[in-house]
Amino acid sequence: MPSPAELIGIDGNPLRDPRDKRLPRVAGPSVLVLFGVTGDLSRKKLLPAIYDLANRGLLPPGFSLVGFARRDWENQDFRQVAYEAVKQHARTPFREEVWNHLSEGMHFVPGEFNDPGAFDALAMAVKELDETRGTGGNYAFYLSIPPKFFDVVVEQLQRSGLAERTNDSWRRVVIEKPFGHDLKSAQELNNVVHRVFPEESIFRIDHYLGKETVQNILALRFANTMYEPIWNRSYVDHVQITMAEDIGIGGRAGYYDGIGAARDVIQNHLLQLLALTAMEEPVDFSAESVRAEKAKILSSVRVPSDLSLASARGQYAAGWQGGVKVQGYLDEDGISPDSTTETYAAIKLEIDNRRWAGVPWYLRTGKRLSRRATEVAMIFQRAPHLPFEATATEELGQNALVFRVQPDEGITVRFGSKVPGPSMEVRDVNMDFAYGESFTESSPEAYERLILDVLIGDPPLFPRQEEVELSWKILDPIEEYWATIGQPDQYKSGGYGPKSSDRMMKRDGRAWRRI
Ligand SMILES: NC(=O)C1=CN([C@@H]2O[C@H](COP(=O)(O)OP(=O)(O)OC[C@H]3O[C@@H](n4cnc5c(N)ncnc54)[C@H](OP(=O)(O)O)[C@@H]3O)[C@@H](O)[C@H]2O)C=CC1
Ligand SMILES: O=C1O[C@H](COP(=O)(O)O)[C@@H](O)[C@H](O)[C@H]1O
Repeated sequence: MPSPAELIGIDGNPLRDPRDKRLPRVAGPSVLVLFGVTGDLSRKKLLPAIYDLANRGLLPPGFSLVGFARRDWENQDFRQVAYEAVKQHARTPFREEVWNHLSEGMHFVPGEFNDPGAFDALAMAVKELDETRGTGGNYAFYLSIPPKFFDVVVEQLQRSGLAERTNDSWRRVVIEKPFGHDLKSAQELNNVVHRVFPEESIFRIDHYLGKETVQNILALRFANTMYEPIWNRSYVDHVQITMAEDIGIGGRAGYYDGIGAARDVIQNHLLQLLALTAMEEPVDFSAESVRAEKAKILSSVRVPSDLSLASARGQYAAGWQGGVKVQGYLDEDGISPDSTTETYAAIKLEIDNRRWAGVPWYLRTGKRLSRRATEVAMIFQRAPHLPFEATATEELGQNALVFRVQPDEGITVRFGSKVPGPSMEVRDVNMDFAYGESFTESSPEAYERLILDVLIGDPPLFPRQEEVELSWKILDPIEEYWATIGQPDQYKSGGYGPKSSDRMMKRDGRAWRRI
């Protein structure tokens, strides 16, 4: 028999045996306070994800959502905006009864982050929910706000007493990315957050870790035997990690300008993808073990000394996207005409350990590229000898194993195959695994998974501070170098990125995969 302490495992519910994996993971009584509820992320992702969780029966009956932003809104206005967001962006079908139940627990507190009075009002609102909806004093504070306010809001939570937990309740804080602007500011922010919340209550979010296909990197590597023997410098020629977007910055000029592509997604999403692909097998799937292996890899990453050869950056110019003429970055609303912020970044990294020594890892990301595609591609070395006539293998590329993170989720293996016919001609073919063909369950959105993990208190999919700092240590010298070269190279919207990025690959005798 498990001990009583073991039984209070999942969701703090003593009636559930944590060993019974067949039971769905369901959140316990709680309030989610969403700061920045009127913002882009909340509207497109967070509110729909909360609805999807409710629709899947993963939220408790008294679950309450409190929105906080500067609008002069009543609860009804908030519910209406949330309704539209859900209708437009939710993954699961709209069900009136689910929505009605969820929206009864939705409240809005208007306020400015610098106003202590607004946080006092918030404290009163959540206490009232404890009384009226049985939320048990369990609060998760989600900071979906401009990063410059992370510390301000955390300090307000302390001052207002909202961060203070009692013995039988919990308080958690979710901090969006980027966590800091560089190593120093990330450490300063961490000090502020740590003065208020203990480490186990801090959830630094990187939504890529909530994606099914990203978690599948670990499943493919560690649940199978056939890949491990070739997962190293003896077989892998190089690795390409691509996050291409077809969208521009939209209405996010205030956030994006001065941050740029590398801070926006390389420091977090792309380096996390690198860590998951390169790391050693963790002892188990606990937060501690997974995070420790990722940190080990990130601390082995080496930035090449000559960044003029090993990096490229670009800024989108006007062009055509999906048949529509679009303007360049410098003409976007809210962008200064002489901004040097990059909307495309590519870097080459190396990993100094026995498994990966000498294997280059190329990372690239960009906005307004020809299409949306995120993938991790392991490109294997060429066969040491081909016993065919040279003409038979003219079209043969290198073997590749590609994790298609999005939008067409799956895994592709590319290899050479004989072309049917009388001669021995060998050509590349693809063998595909597609989620839709193999599973009946559809993939939850990343934020569904991560919000549920926060409410349950399950941290493995959240990077810890060490990973955040190690990632900044990788990026800081690159940003410093880029600061000395001024204007990024222009590239046409709807294209493949700046020529300098292709030249970076060409110098190494390689080419980017077509997106
Ligand atoms: N948008 C995206 O695709 C992604 C965003 N993120 C991260 O999520 C966070 C939010 O991004 P996003 O939604 O795009 O940002 P937005 O600029 O769209 O939203 C910011 C929110 O913060 C509120 N806000 C701003 N200043 C104040 C203030 N002084 N007092 C009170 N409320 C304020 C705004 O409310 P109002 O103006 O109504 O008062 C708004 O609700 C950022 O950290 C970003 O890096 C992460 C991944 C993707
Ligand atoms: O974190 C961010 O991610 C989005 C892209 O997210 P995805 O899940 O659609 O790949 C990106 O547009 C945004 O600039 C960035 O902040």
